[in-house]
Amino acid sequence: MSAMLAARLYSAAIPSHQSPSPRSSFRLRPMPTAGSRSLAPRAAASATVVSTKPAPAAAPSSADRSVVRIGLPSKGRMAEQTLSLLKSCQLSVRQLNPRQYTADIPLIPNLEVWFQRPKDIVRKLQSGDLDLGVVGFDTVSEYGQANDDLVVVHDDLDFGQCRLSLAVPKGGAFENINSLEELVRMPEWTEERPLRVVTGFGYLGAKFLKDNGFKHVVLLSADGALESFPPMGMADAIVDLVSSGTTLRENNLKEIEGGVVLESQATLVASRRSLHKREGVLEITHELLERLEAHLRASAELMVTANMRGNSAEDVAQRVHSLTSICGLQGPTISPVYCRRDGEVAVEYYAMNVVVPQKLLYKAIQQLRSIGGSGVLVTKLTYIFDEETPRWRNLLTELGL
Ligand SMILES: Nc1ncnc2c1ncn2[C@@H]1O[C@H](COP(=O)(O)OP(=O)(O)OP(=O)(O)O)[C@@H](O)[C@H]1O
Ligand SMILES: O=P(O)(O)OC[C@H]1O[C@H](OP(=O)(O)OP(=O)(O)O)[C@H](O)[C@@H]1O
Ligand SMILES: [Mg+2]
Repeated sequence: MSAMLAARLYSAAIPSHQSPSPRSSFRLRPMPTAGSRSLAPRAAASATVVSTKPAPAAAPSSADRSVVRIGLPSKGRMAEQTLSLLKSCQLSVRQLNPRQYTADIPLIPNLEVWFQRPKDIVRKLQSGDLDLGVVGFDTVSEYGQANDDLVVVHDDLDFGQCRLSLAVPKGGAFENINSLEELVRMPEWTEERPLRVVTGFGYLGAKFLKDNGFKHVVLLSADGALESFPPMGMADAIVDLVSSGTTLRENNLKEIEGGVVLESQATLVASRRSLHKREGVLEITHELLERLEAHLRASAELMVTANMRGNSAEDVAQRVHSLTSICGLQGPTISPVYCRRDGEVAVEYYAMNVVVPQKLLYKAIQQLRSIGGSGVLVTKLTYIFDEETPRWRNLLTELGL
């Protein structure tokens, strides 16, 4: 092993407590997922840069500040998608100067935006310098290390989907190794020659290996290009993020059964202390949650409007209800279309509005036509607000409020 790697061993990183999986043992609890989510890619967006206002004054210390602070990723793939999601919720981020790390969201006056590296967002939530943050669940879990102060308010922001996974070379000694159990049982790993696993996730990686019974193992630390370590002979396995699997494939590595450490995507995280103590945090979190939930729900649906010939609204409703792809949120809204016929006002058509899942749209159009629908209009929805967001209720329960 090279001196560089030896110096970076996580000798004391293996936590002492034992549990079946990192996620289940965490005191850091994501709010339960409510409803299904769309995997549709979102359009890219960036912060609007304006120069009409002076930069905000130097930030006061965490104890005496009165503004609420949210940390957003300053770089990497999460940065653009976070801004894009907020923009879709009418919460455009206004950056006064692209070289500054602060910005604001005009629609929420008491909220200050701080652009930070994802791991620093988690650190600053814990130190009290930030109240809210958008980061991957992997980052919260790694740098939050089960800190009870971190509360995952929204665990399903529908971008940054990836998994933290263990991978080994496809060939050589690993040719017939296809599961974690087989890897643990390999006779090659001894005290003198342990399995060398390289990762940027020292906490989660160590815990995963310990929980899965690896005895003769060393964890090596590196920040990037981990997939190059096994082909270069510097490590036997890696624990890294995987999304499409291309990087693994290109480096002749494979995932194995039971090797997923954690599933991740972008989350909204808050400091429990801030939610309890800092004025305005709970209200802002509520507004963010409402907008995010309503928007994410709406992005999987489309509003369909069609004209239908019929004798009555009930007659039209009955025909619509016979269709499998059209059910609407509660049911279709049907209203009479008043036409002028020979100088008289008459109702021959009804306009029908119904919310249809995006993936069923074409089927819905075909079915609507088959029952006499015409003039079909399809519109995107910005929000679907329900009576109360389930995640808000869950958050209040979590906070004992
Ligand atoms: N390949 C991927 N596909 C999807 N999401 C990913 C992928 N890799 C990372 N992510 C998510 O994006 C987050 C940020 O990763 P990214 O690589 O953009 O920044 P970083 O790792 O902080 O920066 P850097 O890699 O430059 O040090 C990760 O914590 C993870 O949640
Ligand atoms: O499964 P894939 O779609 O191929 O994605 C996986 C790769 O993405 C991330 O790297 P990133 O692009 O962030 O580069 P980095 O090593 O510089 O962090 C991750 O560390 C993997 O290397
Ligand atoms: Mg990266």
